[in-house]
This record gives sequence, C-alpha cells and structure tokens, in this order.
Amino acid sequence: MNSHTLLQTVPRNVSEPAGQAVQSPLVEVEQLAKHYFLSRLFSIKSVDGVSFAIRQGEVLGLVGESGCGKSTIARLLTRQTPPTSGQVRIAGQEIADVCGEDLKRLRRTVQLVFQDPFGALDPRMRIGTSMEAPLAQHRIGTREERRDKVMRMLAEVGLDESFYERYPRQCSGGQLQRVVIGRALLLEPRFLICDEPTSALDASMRTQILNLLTDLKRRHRLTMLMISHDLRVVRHICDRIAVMYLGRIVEVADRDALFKTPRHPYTRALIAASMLDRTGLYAPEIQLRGDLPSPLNPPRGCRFHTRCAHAQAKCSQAEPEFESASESHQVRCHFWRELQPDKSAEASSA
Ligand SMILES: Nc1ncnc2c1ncn2[C@@H]1O[C@H](COP(=O)(O)OP(=O)(O)OP(=O)(O)O)[C@@H](O)[C@H]1O
Repeated sequence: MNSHTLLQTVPRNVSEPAGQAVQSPLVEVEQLAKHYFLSRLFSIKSVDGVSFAIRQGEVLGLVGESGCGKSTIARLLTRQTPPTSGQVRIAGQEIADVCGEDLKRLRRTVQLVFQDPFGALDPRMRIGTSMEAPLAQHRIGTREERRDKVMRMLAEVGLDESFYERYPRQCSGGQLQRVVIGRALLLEPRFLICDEPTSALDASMRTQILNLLTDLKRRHRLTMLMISHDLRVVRHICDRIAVMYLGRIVEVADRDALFKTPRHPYTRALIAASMLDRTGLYAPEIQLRGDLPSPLNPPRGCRFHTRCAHAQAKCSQAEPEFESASESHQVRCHFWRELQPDKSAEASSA
C-alpha cells in the first residue's frame, strides 16, 4: 500500500464521540534525534532520542523551558528539517519516505500554527487572499467556492465577513491568530501542531484562542500536538502531557495524573513555578535552580541532576530509564518512588 492510499484510507473513527480520544495512534515517533553539527567534534543535541505516540482525536501537550527542543520536534514532524536519526510515522506512513504528490498530500494532512500570526501572514495581502492561497495551491474548488469556504471559515473562527477585505495591520493579534488557525483548517488536516499559539497574546485573548481550539478540535475531530512552555496552556486543552528537558522527554502522563501526582522533580518544579501566583507555595526543595545547561554538552547521567534538589551520586553516573508509575504514566528518574507528594502540586490540582 503506498502512502497515498494510507493517508486516504486510515479513516477518522466515525463512531467516536466528538472530542474523545480512541486507541489507535495517528502519530508515532520513535527514537527521534536532531543534532546540529557545529564542527566534527561538537553538535547541539536539540532532540536526543524522543519517542511518543498520539492517538487519533487526542491532544498531546509538549512542555518544557525555552531551548529544550520543542520547536525542533514541530519542524521534524512537518519535514521542515530532516532527523539525524529515528522515525516519524503519520497514519502508518514513515514520513521520510513520502515524495511527490504524496508529500503534497502529507503537507495537507499536517498543519502547523505558529506563535506569531503577524509573521505568518503577508502584510501586503488581504486576509481573504491569504486564506484562499493554500486552497488554490492544492487546486481545491473554483474561485467562487474558495471564497465561500473562506467566508464560512471566518464565521467558524469568530470573525465577521469584513475581515475578508482587511489587511493584517487592521487586525489585533488575537484576530490574526484566528485567521491563521482558520487558514490551517481550510485544508481539512487530520493533525494540527500548535507551537506556542498563545504566547504572543494577553491573558484574556489566550483563553479565547484556547477555547476556540478546543471547540474546533471537537468539531473537526483533530489530533493535536500543543507545544508550550506554559503549563496553564497545556492544562487547558490537552488530554495527555509530555514534559521535555534538554532534548529528552522525562515524564508523560494523562493531564490530571500529571498535575495531581507529578513524579519527576523537573515536572514538580514547573508546576510549582506556574502556580506560584495562585498558591503562594514554593517549597525550596522543588524550586528550579540555575539555567538550562547547554545542549552542546548535556550533563552526564540524568540530564536534570545539576538542577535537582534530590540528586544523589547515581544521578550523575547513570541515565535513568523510562519507568512506569502506572499504565499511562512514565517517568525518567532514579528516585521517583522516594519523592514525597508536594504541597504546590496538591494545591494546583485542587
Ligand atoms: N538551526 C539550528 N542550528 C543550531 N542550533 C539550533 C538550530 N535550531 C535550534 N537549535 C538549538 O536547538 C535547541 C532547541 O531549540 P528549539 O527551538 O527546538 O527549542 P524550544 O524548546 O522550542 O525553545 P523556544 O521555546 O525558545 O523556541 C536550542 O539550543 C537551539 O539553540
């Protein structure tokens, strides 16, 4: 079976209730790595052996500090950059093998929404023209049909018809992000990657865009990867969350389990930091100390040990394996069983 057939025939589960994840993965990532070689001896290990799967209809969150490799994963999943090693399968198809018409179809199946909507739109083009362009590129519909589709999509993302004639400079950041999301959905993708889609917006706009994405996800039965440095964002919209540190995933769990019983000291520190304003609790043993080490020379053993308040000798010597804390909860820490539940995490999950 070629990739064309695969991308066409792996159906959305029509019996699936809107918004509910089903078991079969749409996206499978195995031992993915991206090393940028600066010389024969030195390379930046942006992504260094990452594996995860996203089930059809599921929203997976990918969180971690700036520079831990999140956007590189988005670029690898959309084939904007080739991996150093590892595989990405979408709808069962290894994306590195896809070419020609099949690649065009893949590019339609997977859409990406970035942080900066101003950068994503040509300032000299009216919104309507920008939204119609990908439809024309993929030879979808007549000019009139494309215009109708765009008008309907504008309404779906909460914008009135006047936006069709506007230029980007005549819109707010939140309105433009609606345009960018609508433009991505016009191609009827199955997999939407959102890379920090709300980080350029203020708090009220952020909530509106997250609510819109939640709504569109249900209506279009999308599978999503939500990338953010902000735990509040992934908590709002995700079914499951993967926490990334220095090129690796260190914890994966269902959303509620992650917030209620975070197992990795790094996850605990991120939760504590994100809830600081609300709870006022920030116990010293869960504080995040120092800066992210350089991905040019990641620490030996557990990569987090240089910042971890619980680190012991073993942590600097041996890299922990992924262990299962429960069926759907994995953690990469030698001492996760010995960590006590912390107050910040309890308060934040209340
Ligand atoms: N083209 C490149 N050449 C060299 N290094 C790169 C390149 N792209 C990314 N990196 C490095 O790879 C690491 C991961 O970058 P990436 O942008 O994926 O992180 P991120 O978690 O998305 O951070 P941010 O939220 O700030 O975008 C960083 O150290 C970055 O400097």
